[in-house]
Amino acid sequence: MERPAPGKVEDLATLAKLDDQVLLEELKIRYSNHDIYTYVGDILIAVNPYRDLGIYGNEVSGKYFLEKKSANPPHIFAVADTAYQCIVGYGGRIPTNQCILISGESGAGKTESTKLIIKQIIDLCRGNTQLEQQILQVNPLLEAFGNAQTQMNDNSSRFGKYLSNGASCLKREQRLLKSRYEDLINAMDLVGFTDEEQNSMFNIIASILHLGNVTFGFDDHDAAYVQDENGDIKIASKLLGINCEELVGTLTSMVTFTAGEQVKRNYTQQRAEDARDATAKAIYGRMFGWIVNKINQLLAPRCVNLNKKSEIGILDIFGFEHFEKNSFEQACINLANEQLQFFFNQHVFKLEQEEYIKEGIDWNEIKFVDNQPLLNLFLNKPIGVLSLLDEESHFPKGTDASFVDKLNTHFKGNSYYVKSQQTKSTKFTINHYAGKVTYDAENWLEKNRDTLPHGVMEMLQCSSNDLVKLIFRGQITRTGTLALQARKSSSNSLQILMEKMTSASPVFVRCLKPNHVRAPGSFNEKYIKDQLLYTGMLETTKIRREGFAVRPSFTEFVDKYKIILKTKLYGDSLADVNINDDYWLQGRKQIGSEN
Ligand SMILES: Nc1ncnc2c1ncn2[C@@H]1O[C@H](COP(=O)(O)OP(=O)(O)OP(=O)(O)O)[C@@H](O)[C@H]1O
Repeated sequence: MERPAPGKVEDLATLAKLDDQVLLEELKIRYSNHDIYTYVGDILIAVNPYRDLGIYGNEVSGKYFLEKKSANPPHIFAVADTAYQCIVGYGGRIPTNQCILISGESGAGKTESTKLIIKQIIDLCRGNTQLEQQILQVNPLLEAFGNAQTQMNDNSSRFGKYLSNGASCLKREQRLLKSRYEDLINAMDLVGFTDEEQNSMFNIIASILHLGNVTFGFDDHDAAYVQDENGDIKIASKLLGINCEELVGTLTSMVTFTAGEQVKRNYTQQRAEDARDATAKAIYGRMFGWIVNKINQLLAPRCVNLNKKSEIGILDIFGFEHFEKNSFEQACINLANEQLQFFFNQHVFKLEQEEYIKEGIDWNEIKFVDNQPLLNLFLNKPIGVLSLLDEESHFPKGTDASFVDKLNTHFKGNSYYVKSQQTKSTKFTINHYAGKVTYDAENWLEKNRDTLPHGVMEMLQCSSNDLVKLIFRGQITRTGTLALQARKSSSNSLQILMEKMTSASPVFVRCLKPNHVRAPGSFNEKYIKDQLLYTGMLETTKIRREGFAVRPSFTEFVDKYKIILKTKLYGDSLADVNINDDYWLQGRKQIGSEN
């Protein structure tokens, strides 16, 4: 058979020879002919045209209704059509659940593709009811709150979804923003957010913007104070439904109890700025989580037999990112993309080849770059980038530089890791599947800890704004960790105390690897009580004496690991046991430990 002319092959898997060069040449020619879609077997490659090609109208959509894949040119609608046919068992197929995985670097067009797939599936279902209209409105709603402008994409997803510039820019795009705002209101109305909820959401957004304008000065003792020429802090506190003085106090100082006495420690200017930013971030993050949950609640089917539920999953996550300066966020995003790539490799290459071997089929080995070693580099325990970051974040003397030192030592010779040429640099380079990315670990420890400033949670839980109260309700009232190591000999008393404390409802126990524990020692009930007393926890803590549930794995944790315990201590509010490493060390000095 003659090879079709270049650019005319719709499924590149049918070519006798397919390597990177052939693939790229074919895609380039097709793209110049405005053919942005190309198949490679079951995979659809889409090249972002960044302009309206007029290929998504009703007429085109109708061509991809219950058709054979080969009947029409490659198209995103065909992917939706195939998934639809498979899930309903069209043409005598056995109905099977479907999953559509969309991957590509930031700005590649994943979110637009997701929206087109959803639209086509709804059209295939002849969806015309309110629910379908609501589903279509979910995207503009989530994008309004969950997307942001980045260097690579004006409307970049900052979150993943799986179905279950400032003033000058504002002026330039005022009309567009006005119409987007109207779309958002429309979407919120349609999905079912009440006027009251919408008001509260806008109050929260406004409070965050005002909070961002708050600046700090510092006095002769380096203590931060709020400079509030424009009254932003007053407006922010009013919108958040909290007392202004309390907000000022929480952003500029920390009050703790030491041996029953109240001690106030003033923040430095830098720390106050960090407290402001962390507070704004927490409020926004929680509100976004609430929006997602609310949408799920509002759109959940009323009467579905869960056992018979059919599902088309569509995964759209933030794409691979490579900026001039890459930080912790880029590392997390790129790691998520590496995992998707791994999943893809597993399905397309590894499992397929294993199947051939099992069935004795003659085949030529397909070479592909297995990114497992890179995942190991990041995820291995105890020596992986993330574990080492966790370890350094919990180590009182840990710094971003000491973290990078450890990476340089542990990953010397690892072909996926490149140490910076500069001495004392916090930079390092990773060879990702999608290319080399140089990261700067500045602020990584702080970003990884992601702790809320002392007192913020309690303050927001008492807000008179119902939505603020709701999103902070039932959450941790005190942050920190309880660092413990127990020997078998003393684990009994410790276990009993812990079980009493967690009896009301254990939230979660996170265990870290054994070498986190620096000081060997044993603890008894009195020691723990003293620690709690020392940090002021016991004053507010009601320990239930009976009816606790035994955690089967608890002894194991206590015996082997340092544990971080988050526990429900009183009422409806959850509390972390507030002994962090600093406290722990100071506490040992003051109380006198058994070590
Ligand atoms: N099929 C398409 N036709 C025309 N323009 C498109 C198409 N797909 C994407 N675009 C354009 O590219 C921009 C970026 O696309 P999109 O937001 O879908 O990228 P993404 O891969 O989801 O990025 P991120 O990972 O940053 O969220 C869109 O705002 C749109 O302008």
